[in-house]
Amino acid sequence: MKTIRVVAAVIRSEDKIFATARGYGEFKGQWEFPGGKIEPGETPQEALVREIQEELDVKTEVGDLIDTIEYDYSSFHLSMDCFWCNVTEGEIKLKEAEDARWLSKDELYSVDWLPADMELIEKLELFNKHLK
Ligand SMILES: Nc1nc2c([nH]c(=O)n2[C@H]2C[C@H](O)[C@@H](COP(=O)(O)OP(=O)(O)OP(=O)(O)O)O2)c(=O)[nH]1
Ligand SMILES: [Mg+2]
Repeated sequence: MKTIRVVAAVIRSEDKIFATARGYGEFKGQWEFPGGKIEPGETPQEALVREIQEELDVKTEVGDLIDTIEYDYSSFHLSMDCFWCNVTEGEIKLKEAEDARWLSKDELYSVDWLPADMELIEKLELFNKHLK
């Protein structure tokens, strides 16, 4: 099966994290962390800065790697590096997503996540120092 290498940003502001609903394609309407495919020659961090600029129109600072999620979809294997991120410049505008929410720890399960993200959500719950 082919592997798709993706980067995703868990953008934090105070005690909330930012989630978006996909605006197109096979998983339209399901929730994810903004990001996308790593292009040849890019580091994961470079890919993430580019993707967030494209999808949300803001500049970001990429922090620590939270986890790398490995997940088998029916037609590909997903390998997704998930990083903490902060917005450093600009106001978020949704260029591709159909919806977005800032979620508190208690709201983490209130949206319909893509299946690969469930493992990450469980991990995020453990980060009490970040999500009060
Ligand atoms: N960005 C992102 N993709 C995710 C998450 N969870 C998950 O299963 N995926 C899957 C959905 C897609 O099949 C793939 C990422 O593709 P993408 O559509 O974001 O890639 P991209 O931004 O480069 O967009 P495109 O140009 O390929 O349309 O990873 C997630 O939390 N964030
Ligand atoms: Mg994307």
